[in-house]
Amino acid sequence: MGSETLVHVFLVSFPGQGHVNPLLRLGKRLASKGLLVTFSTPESIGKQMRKASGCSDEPSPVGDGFIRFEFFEDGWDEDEPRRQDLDQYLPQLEKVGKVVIPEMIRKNAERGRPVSCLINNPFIPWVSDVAESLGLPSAMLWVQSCACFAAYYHYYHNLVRFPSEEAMEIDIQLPCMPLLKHDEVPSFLYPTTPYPFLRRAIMGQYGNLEKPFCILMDTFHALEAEIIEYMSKICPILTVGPLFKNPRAPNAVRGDFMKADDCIGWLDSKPPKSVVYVSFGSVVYLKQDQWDEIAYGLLNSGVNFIWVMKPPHKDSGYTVLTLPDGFLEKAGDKGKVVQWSPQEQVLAHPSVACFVTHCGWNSTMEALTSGMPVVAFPQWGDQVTDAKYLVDIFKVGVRMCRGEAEDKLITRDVVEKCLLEATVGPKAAEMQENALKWKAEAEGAIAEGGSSERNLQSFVDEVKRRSVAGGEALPKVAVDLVEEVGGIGKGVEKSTTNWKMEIVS
Ligand SMILES: O=c1ccn([C@@H]2O[C@H](COP(=O)(O)OP(=O)(O)O)[C@@H](O)[C@H]2O)c(=O)[nH]1
Ligand SMILES: O=C(O)c1ccc(O[C@@H]2O[C@H](CO)[C@@H](O)[C@H](O)[C@H]2O)cc1
Repeated sequence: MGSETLVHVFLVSFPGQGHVNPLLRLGKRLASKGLLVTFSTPESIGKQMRKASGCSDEPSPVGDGFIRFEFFEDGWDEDEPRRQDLDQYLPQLEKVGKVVIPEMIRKNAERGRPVSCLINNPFIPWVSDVAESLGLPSAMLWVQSCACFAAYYHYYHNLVRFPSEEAMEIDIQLPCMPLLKHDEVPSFLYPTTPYPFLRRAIMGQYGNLEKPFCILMDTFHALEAEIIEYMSKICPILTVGPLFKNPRAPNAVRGDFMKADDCIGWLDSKPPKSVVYVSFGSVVYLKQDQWDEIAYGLLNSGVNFIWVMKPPHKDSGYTVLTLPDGFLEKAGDKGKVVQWSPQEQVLAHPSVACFVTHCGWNSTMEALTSGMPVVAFPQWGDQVTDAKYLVDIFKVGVRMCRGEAEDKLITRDVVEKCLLEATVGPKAAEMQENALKWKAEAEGAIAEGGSSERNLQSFVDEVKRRSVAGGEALPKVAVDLVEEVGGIGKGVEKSTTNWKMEIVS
């Protein structure tokens, strides 16, 4: 079957690795179910994705469908340094995106690929406006935990007291969630956050939450059951995670911005569960003194390690980190330092014992789904909340720090102690057992008949239904949610995540 005849879904991503990955994974899952998927993000990132991952505008087959890439110019010169300043870049993306995305959608229709649904991730909430202005159905992929979604929701609607300048160190009790200490709330909500533009972007999405007919989430029911059920009574949520596993089509389409260094051969040479994997994701940069302490902690613990040391963007303002003198010689064959790793493969490798992570949600989901214990080293945003859950709720981790706001140097002794706690001894064995339990739950969620798989299928069915009903020319319709069993119920009163969506006139 040619890709022209398939229902076409258009994905628009914020240009960050932690946002591209889950949206692209969703795209592959949708394609594998027989849709044509176009993935779009600014050309500045598209250029890197083409080079590192071979992304192309030609449709690649994925399962029963296809995926293709179409990047857009953001209106700035190739070398514009202001792209590294989101305070300036987010408004620019919105200004340009609101013009170029409709144009791309029009051209696709002219070429026989009319778009039936737009999907975006947070930080670019204006995509919901674009969809509305075109009369197109849209969905939003929330790329963090449901717990963080709930925290932002309660903040936006002023339903609970959050830390403020007057009372910074208060505990926060959200419904169906554990008590959060002030520094376990997503840190963009602190009055003192150095990233107020990211709080604004996320709040923009909450201001637009009525527009998408569905909020897809990269989490799974068993992982966050209570809060998912609670928030599903308020918002049309469908949990579809873990997205990074695609049992139907484990295809090679990837969206890395940098080519991964090969470290699998090196891992193959190491004994089972003997290597610590250290990575702080794509945007967190630690200070040089902290880097040095981690370096000595790794050496002193005597563990084998792979350490990701990604180079900062030249306009980011971060200085290039260095390793202590003689570090690589002292580590010898016990250590490997890379610029970018094939993280999914590393986490699945039998030689890896634990993951020292900044607790970004993608890394969190990848660790849990791989049955990998963690050492939590969160810095900001959702990371501090994810760390709380990894350590105290999911019980797969030890905590090495509480976040950037604490401004505390974690010394080499603490690093060494945490590494040993997570790799040898009774605590390590217990965390490993718990991690394997989450791995099994995650696999169950995406297996045939699992909660995430059923939710994804009902989303695909709904997109197809809407496409038959008129696709891009669809008139404004009222949307209701109907529980799969039990007849029609108005509103979102049901506490199940197993929704079937239906258009009501
Ligand atoms: O060396 C690396 C470091 C990270 N990642 C991937 O980059 C993403 C990072 O997302 P996350 O939410 O963990 O953190 P962010 O980079 O957004 O802070 C994850 O999918 C990782 O698998 C990778 O492939 N190789
Ligand atoms: O490129 C940036 O400036 C950028 C990229 C990613 C950012 O947030 C990360 O997003 C993940 C998904 O929401 C999240 O889990 C992770 O903790 C964040 O680092 C922010 C800025």
